[in-house]
Amino acid sequence: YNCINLFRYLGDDEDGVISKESHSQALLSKLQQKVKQKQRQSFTKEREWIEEETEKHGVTAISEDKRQSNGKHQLHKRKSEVGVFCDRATNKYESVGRKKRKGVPDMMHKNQQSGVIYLSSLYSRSQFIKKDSSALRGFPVLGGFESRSAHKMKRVLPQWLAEPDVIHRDIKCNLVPISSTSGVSAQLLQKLETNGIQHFFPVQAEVIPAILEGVQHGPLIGRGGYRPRDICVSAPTGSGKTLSFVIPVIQVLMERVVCEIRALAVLPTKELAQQVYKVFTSYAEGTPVKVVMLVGQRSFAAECASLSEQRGNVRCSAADIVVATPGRLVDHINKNSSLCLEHLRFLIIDEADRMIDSMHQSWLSQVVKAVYCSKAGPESRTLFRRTDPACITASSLSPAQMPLQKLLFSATLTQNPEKLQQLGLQQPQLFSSIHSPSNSTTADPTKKQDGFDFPQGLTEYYVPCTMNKKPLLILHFILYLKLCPILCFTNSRETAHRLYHLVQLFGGVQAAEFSSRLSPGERKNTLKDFEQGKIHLLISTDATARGIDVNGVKCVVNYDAPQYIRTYIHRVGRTARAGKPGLAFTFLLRVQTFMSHNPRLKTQHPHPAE
Ligand SMILES: Nc1ncnc2c1ncn2[C@@H]1O[C@H](COP(=O)(O)OP(=O)(O)OP(=O)(O)O)[C@@H](O)[C@H]1O
Repeated sequence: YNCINLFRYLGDDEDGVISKESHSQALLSKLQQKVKQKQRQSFTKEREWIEEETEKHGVTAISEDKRQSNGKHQLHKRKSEVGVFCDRATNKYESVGRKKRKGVPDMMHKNQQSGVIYLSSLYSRSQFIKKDSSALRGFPVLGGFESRSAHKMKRVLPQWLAEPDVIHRDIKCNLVPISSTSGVSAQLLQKLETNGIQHFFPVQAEVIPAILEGVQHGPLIGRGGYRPRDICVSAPTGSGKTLSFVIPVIQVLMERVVCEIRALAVLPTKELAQQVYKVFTSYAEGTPVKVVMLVGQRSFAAECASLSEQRGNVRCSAADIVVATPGRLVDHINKNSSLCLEHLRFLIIDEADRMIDSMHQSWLSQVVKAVYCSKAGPESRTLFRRTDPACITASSLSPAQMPLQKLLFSATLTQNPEKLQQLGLQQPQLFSSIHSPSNSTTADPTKKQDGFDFPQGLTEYYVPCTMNKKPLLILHFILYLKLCPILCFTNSRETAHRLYHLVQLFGGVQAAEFSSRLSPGERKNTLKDFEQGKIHLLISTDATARGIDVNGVKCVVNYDAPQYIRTYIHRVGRTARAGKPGLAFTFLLRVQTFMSHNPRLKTQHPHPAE
C-alpha cells in the first residue's frame, strides 16, 4: 500500500535541488517513520485496553514479546479465576468464571485448574483486540464503510402450513367415543372394541373423518368434485397416528369389488414396516382386504408370489394393501411384473420427514411413475385414463380418473416448504398439535423453522456426569431406583456392545443389545423379549428410536446425548405413549451441559451426595 502511494504521489520538491531518487528515499523513510509511530500507538492502545480489562476482571496479559518467547499464547491469572473470552462469531467480549463459562473452548477449561488460562490458537491474541483495532494495527481500512448487519428476510409460510387444523395435545382430556365418529362401519367398531379401544385419541378423531370425507362420493372424486386433498399429520410420538390411517384405509377398501393394490404404506425400516403390517392385518381380519408386506424378510420370489394369484387362466392381484420399505419397493417396481400400482388410491408415508431425507433413492418418483404409466401400454386403459395431474383445468377434470392421495405422518414433520415440495402435494391439509408462533404466516425469522411437540406425560431430566460414571448410573437406575424396563440409547453400535458386555460382567441385570450387529431374526426376538418383560435393560442404537411401539417402557436413557433434536424427540418418545406417563434421562458430560439449551430439561442428581 505504501509502495503504491510512493509511485502515485511524489509530493512537491522542497527546494528543487534534491534529485528524484534522494527525494524518493526521503519520502520512504518518512513513511516508514509514520508506520512505526502508528504501530507504537496501536500497541499502547491495545495494552491500555487489556489493562482496563484486567482491572475489571482480574486478569493480566503477559507482553507480546514474552508471549512469543514462551512460544505459547497464554495469560496469567492473578486475582480471581475469571477470564475474558471473545466470541469470534459475534466479536463480543464476555467474562468467564469457573462456575459460569458458557461457550468457552475446551482448552480453556482444562488448564484453568492450574491457574493459567491457555488460549487455543482459535482464540489468539488478535481476538483480544477491540473491534476498531484493525485501523490501529497499521492496516488502514479502505473505504471506511461501517459494517451493517444484513437485513433478515421475513419468513412467510404457505397458508396450509401456517394455519393447520389443530390437534389437542392432551390425550386423556380429549378422548372421543368411537361410535360418535361417522363413517366407521359397525364391523370395524366391533374390532376396535375387541382390541380394547373405546375412544379415539385426538389425532384419530380429526384425521379419520378427514380421510373418509375424501371418499364420501366414491374413490374417484373428492369434496366438490375435485381431487381429494393430500393430508399431512404432525402429532407427538405415541399419539396414535398409526390407527388414524389404518382405520379409514381398511374402511374404504372393505367395500371394494376387485382386488387391486389400492393402498401403499412406505416406512423407513423393516421393524417399523412389520409393526404397521401387524396393525393392518389385525383390522383387516374378517374383511376381504388382503395385506402384503415387502421388506426383504422373505425371498424375492416368495414376495412376488404373495402379490398375485392364478384364477383359471387369469393372474389376479392378491393384495389390497402393500406395506414396504423404500429399497425393497423399488426392487419390486423394477423387477416384478406382478406388482401393479395403476389402481393405487392411497400412498401412506409414515415417518415422513425421514422418508423425505431418504428421497435420494428416488423411490417416490419411481412409485409415481408406476402409478401413471401402465405396464400393459396405453391401449389397455380403456375405462380410466390415468395421467400425472399437472394444473387443474376444466379439461383435465372432465375424464374421471383415480386420484392418488398422499397421507403423511410424523412426530417431526418438517415445515420447510422446500423439502415438502419434493413430495408434490396436492392442496395439502395439515393437522398439527403445535401451537408455536412459527405457525403464523409471518413468523419471527430468528425462530427455528421446525417446532415439535412432546407427549404430555413425559418428564425429562438431564444428568450431569463423567464418562466413567455412565455405566454405574445405568446400574443405579435399575438396581436402586427400580426404573426398569429401560430403553438405553447409544450413538454407536460399538458403545452399545461395550456397555452390554460391561453390564453382563457386573451381573444381576437382564440386559440385551439391539443394533445392526444382530440379524433381522435376532432383532425381532429381542424386541419380543423386551416387550414381554424378559429384558430389563435394552441397549440400542437409533435403530429403535423411531416409531417402535413397545408397551410399558417406563424409562428412556440417552446414554450418549443425541446429535439432533429430531433424534432426541423420537428416542424419548419410546416412553410416555398413548397418554401414559414416562421418564427420559439424558447423560450429559460437563462440556455438553454448556451447549444444552433445552429449557424443558430438569437437572437430576441421582446421587444426592454429588
Ligand atoms: N384410541 C386408542 N386407545 C387406546 N390405545 C391406543 C389408541 N390409539 C392408539 N393406541 C395405542 O397407542 C400406542 C401408540 O400408538 P402409535 O404407535 O400409533 O403412535 P404414533 O403416534 O404412531 O407414535 P410414533 O410417532 O412414535 O410412531 C400403541 O400402542 C397403540 O396401540
